[in-house]
This record gives sequence, structure tokens and C-alpha cells, in this order.
Amino acid sequence: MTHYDLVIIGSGSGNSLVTPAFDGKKVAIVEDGIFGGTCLNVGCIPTKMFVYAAEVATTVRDSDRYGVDSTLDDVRWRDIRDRIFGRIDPISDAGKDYRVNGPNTTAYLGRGTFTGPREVSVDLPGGAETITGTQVVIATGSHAVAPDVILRSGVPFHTSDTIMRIDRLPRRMAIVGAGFIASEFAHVFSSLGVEVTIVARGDRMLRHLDDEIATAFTELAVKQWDVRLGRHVVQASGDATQVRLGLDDGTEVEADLLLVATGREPSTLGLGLEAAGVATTDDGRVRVDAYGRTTAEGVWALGDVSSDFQLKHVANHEARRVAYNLTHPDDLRPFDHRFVPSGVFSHPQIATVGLTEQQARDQGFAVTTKTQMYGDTAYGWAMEDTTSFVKLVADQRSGLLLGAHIMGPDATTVIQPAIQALTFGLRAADMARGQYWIHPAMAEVLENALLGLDLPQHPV
Ligand SMILES: Cc1cc2nc3c(=O)[nH]c(=O)nc-3n(C[C@H](O)[C@H](O)[C@H](O)COP(=O)(O)OP(=O)(O)OC[C@H]3O[C@@H](n4cnc5c(N)ncnc54)[C@H](O)[C@@H]3O)c2cc1C
Ligand SMILES: NC(=O)c1ccc[n+]([C@@H]2O[C@H](COP(=O)([O-])OP(=O)(O)OC[C@H]3O[C@@H](n4cnc5c(N)ncnc54)[C@H](O)[C@@H]3O)[C@@H](O)[C@H]2O)c1
Repeated sequence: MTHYDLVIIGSGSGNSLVTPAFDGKKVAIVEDGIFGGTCLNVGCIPTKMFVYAAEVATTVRDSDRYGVDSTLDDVRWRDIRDRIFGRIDPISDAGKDYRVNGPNTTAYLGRGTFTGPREVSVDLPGGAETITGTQVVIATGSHAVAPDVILRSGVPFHTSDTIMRIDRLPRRMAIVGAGFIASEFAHVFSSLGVEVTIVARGDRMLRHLDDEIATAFTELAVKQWDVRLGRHVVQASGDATQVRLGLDDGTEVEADLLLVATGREPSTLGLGLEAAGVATTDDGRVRVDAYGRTTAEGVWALGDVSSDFQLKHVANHEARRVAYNLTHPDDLRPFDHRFVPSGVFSHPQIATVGLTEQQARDQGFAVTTKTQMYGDTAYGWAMEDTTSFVKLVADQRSGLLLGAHIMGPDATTVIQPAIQALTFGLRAADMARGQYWIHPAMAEVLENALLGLDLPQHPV
């Protein structure tokens, strides 16, 4: 049994825990999947590379509106796919190689299971090997789940893990789910020429967002895709070439390929958490305190397996804090989850941070809101945009922003000053008139939204 100063289970965000503070110490990284985890291999990075290609196709298709005639001659799916993974796969391989052959780390490429406090057994081709750690970090992430009705039917389906590697584009794709992944892949595949049908159990897509954004996005979604709102799949059949979904209103969806995008669960199954003395929350996450400590002495957790958020910037933040805390027991730094932003890279793009209007009202703030159309500011006007907007939620008592919700071009970039204002407590009026805004940049839509809030504004 080999002992390490640090044992990390999961090579996604966990891989970044090996800071220079561990130089000269012994670190083990246990990984049973693709090295580098979800974001790099099957998450943020490849999806956004596909989104970029989709944006290019959309721009070509819509260009005549601006007097630029063009035709989309072809979409070379395999070339798009191979360019993307031709760049990603070597990064994963190099990361693995560095941990296998690099300094002060030992990579255990197999499944890790706790067999006791800070004791992990790893399933390796040559047999199980047990290692122990002075400290252990659980960074096992999450995995896609599918509804029982689909699992029971035996119908073949894809998840985000496999859909990006398919060999050819289907003519028709059915997507079950109406959240982040459904919205992003609907954009990618429809832009590349696939007919997309979405089965959404709610009355809107992206229901977790501010009502105004979810409603406006859904209105645009139904114009681009066949969206079956408020429908449940009750029956599924088919094979690798054709799928048929029966819905609860008696209608059917026929497609050549099925993508299931119905959420992700923390990966704790088979981890042996009981043997480790690690407790979980009611919704199945590893329970951690504000510093990333689990209920077991010397065992930490971060990222999707324990976090309230399944977002890479949150996993990265938690990894930075845990990395610090591992080596600074007398100066622990808590996670900061006050203002976690997120983006949906669909068409249109969405970005959001802070409270929705409803949440702000429920929490008793003196709520004022402003919805500012992109088209009423110079850059949006130049684009002849009629659907994009910024919605701000603020508190009349403090003059502070409470939330920002944006749907439109570059929303994930336009929102950044609002994230900064929320985080550092900058009052909306100071933000609007206490700095220059580049004219006539897209961000002026945020400036105008701030000026439109019913708050005492700067006189000049
Ligand atoms: C399609 C998709 C798109 C996304 N896009 C974005 C985005 O644009 N922006 C964003 O912020 N977030 C995005 N996310 C979410 C983001 O990818 C995750 O929040 C993030 O990757 C979680 O990191 P992690 O380190 O917690 O887990 P992971 O990166 O999943 O790492 C966990 C690792 O642990 C390994 N593992 C699990 N169990 C064991 C075990 N018992 N033994 C050994 N190894 C084990 C797994 O194989 C995996 O490699 C996306 C997710 C998906 C699926
Ligand atoms: N741009 C990004 O930051 C990004 C992109 C992709 C994924 N992610 C992360 O990955 C996570 C998983 O993405 P996701 O889209 O799978 O989850 P999600 O929670 O965003 O959406 C899940 C969808 O599936 C539906 N659903 C759930 N169970 C169902 C069932 N049994 N039958 C029918 N519909 C059902 C929900 O109503 C919802 O519409 C997200 O929560 C997000 O944090 C982030």
C-alpha cells in the first residue's frame, strides 16, 4: 500500500490542484475516464467549438439581410468534428502523459473506490491497488442521466458524451430536455442543417432563468425548431437509424437520432463514500462546508460532485480555494458563491447573473427593473436587431444591482461589467455614469439599461 501526501480522484478540475506548493511531495491522481474531465473532452470546450462553426453557418445564411449575398454550399461535418477533436485529444493525451511521466505525480488510470478513511482502492488492469493519502480530494464530477421511459425502452440514444463524435449528420434529430445542453445542441445541429425537434416537459425552455428571458427565448426557439412544449415522452422505440417517441398527447416525434439532455447527477455511485465517512446531501451531492471539507477528516470535495452549480468556472474557483486550503490549514479560504454567472451559447446567446426579478421580489427587495432593447442603442440599431435585450433587476433602497439577464449577441461578454458590479458592490448609478462606455459599442446596451432604472441617477 503506497502512501501519498495528496490523493485526487478525478482529473478534471482536480488536475489543477497540483500547485507548486506540492513540489517535492507525493501526489496521486486517479482517473478512470478520458484524462482532463468533462469540460475539456465532452463539455464546454468542444461544444463551444461546434457553436462557433454554427455561428459561422448562421452568419452566412442571414447575410443577405445586410446586402451581402452568400450561399452556404456545404457543411463538412467530419472536417468540423475532426478539426475540433484533432485539437482537443492531443491536449488530453499530453495532460495524461505529464501526470504519468512528469514530476511528483503518479497517475492511477482506473476506477477509484474508498475502502476506508482516506484509503482508496483503484481498479487497474493488473488488479486492484490500494493507496492512502494524508489528504484526499473527491473531484469526480457528474454524469448525464436519462428518463426511465427511455432507458426501459432500450432505444439507442446519445448524450452530450457521444453526440459530438457521430460519423454523419442525421437528417432529423429529436432532443429530450429543454435546458442548457438541449438549447446549445439544437443551435449547433440546426445551424448545420439538421431538422431539430425538442420535447420539453415545461411550458418554456430554460425555465430556471428569469421569466422574461425564458419566455423570449422560447418564442424564438419555436421559430427555429419544432418545440413540443409541456409534453412528456411516454413511449420510445426504434433502432440506430430511426427513432419514434410517443408523447402524452398522443402525438409522435420521428427522428433519425435521439439526443437525451435531461440533466446530470453527481458521480458518487460506487465511490464507497460510506467507507470513507463522507456524507451526502439529500440531492446526492457530496456534502462540503464553505471550505470544501467533507464530513471526513482530511477529505475534500469540489466541482460538480459537491457543488450547487454544475459550471466549470465554479469548479475552477473551488479548485483554486481547495488547493490553497490543502496547504494553509490555519488560513482557510471559503468558496464565494454569491454571484455565479452562467451563459447559454445558443441562438440567441443568453447570460445571467444574480437574482431573477421573481427571486428579488420573493426576498423582499424594493425591486425596480429595466428592460433595454439592443436595437435602441447604436450597435444593436446597426444590426437591425429587434429581439435582443438586457434586463436589469435593482434594489431601490440600496441602489445596488441585484441581477442582470441578457439575451442577444455577445451576451456572455456584455454581462461582465454587471458581474463585476455585483461582486464588488458598485451602485448602478455609479456604474452608469462613473466611467466611460465606448461608443458605439455593444456594451452601451448595458449602460442604457442602467440609466433606465428607476433610481437616483448622477446629474450629469
Ligand atoms: C455538454 C456540456 C457542455 C458544458 N458547457 C459548459 C460551459 O460552456 N460553461 C461551463 O461553465 N460549464 C459547462 N459545462 C459544465 C462543466 O463541464 C462542468 O461543470 C465541469 O467540467 C465539472 O468539472 P469537475 O472537475 O467537477 O468534473 P469533471 O471534469 O467531470 O471531472 C471528473 C472526472 O472524474 C472522473 N471520475 C469519476 N468517478 C471516478 C472514479 N470513481 N474513479 C476515478 N475517476 C473518476 C471522471 O472520469 C472525470 O474525468 C458543460 C457540461 C457539459 C456536459
Ligand atoms: N453553457 C453552459 O454553461 C453549460 C452548457 C451545457 C451544460 N452545462 C451544465 O450541465 C448541466 C446539465 O445540462 P442539461 O441541459 O442536461 O441540464 P439542465 O438542468 O439545464 O436541463 C435539463 C432539462 O431536462 C428536463 N428534464 C429533466 N428530467 C426530465 C425527464 N425525466 N423527462 C423529460 N425532461 C426532463 C428539464 O426540465 C430541463 O429542461 C447544466 O445544469 C449546466 O450546469 C452548462
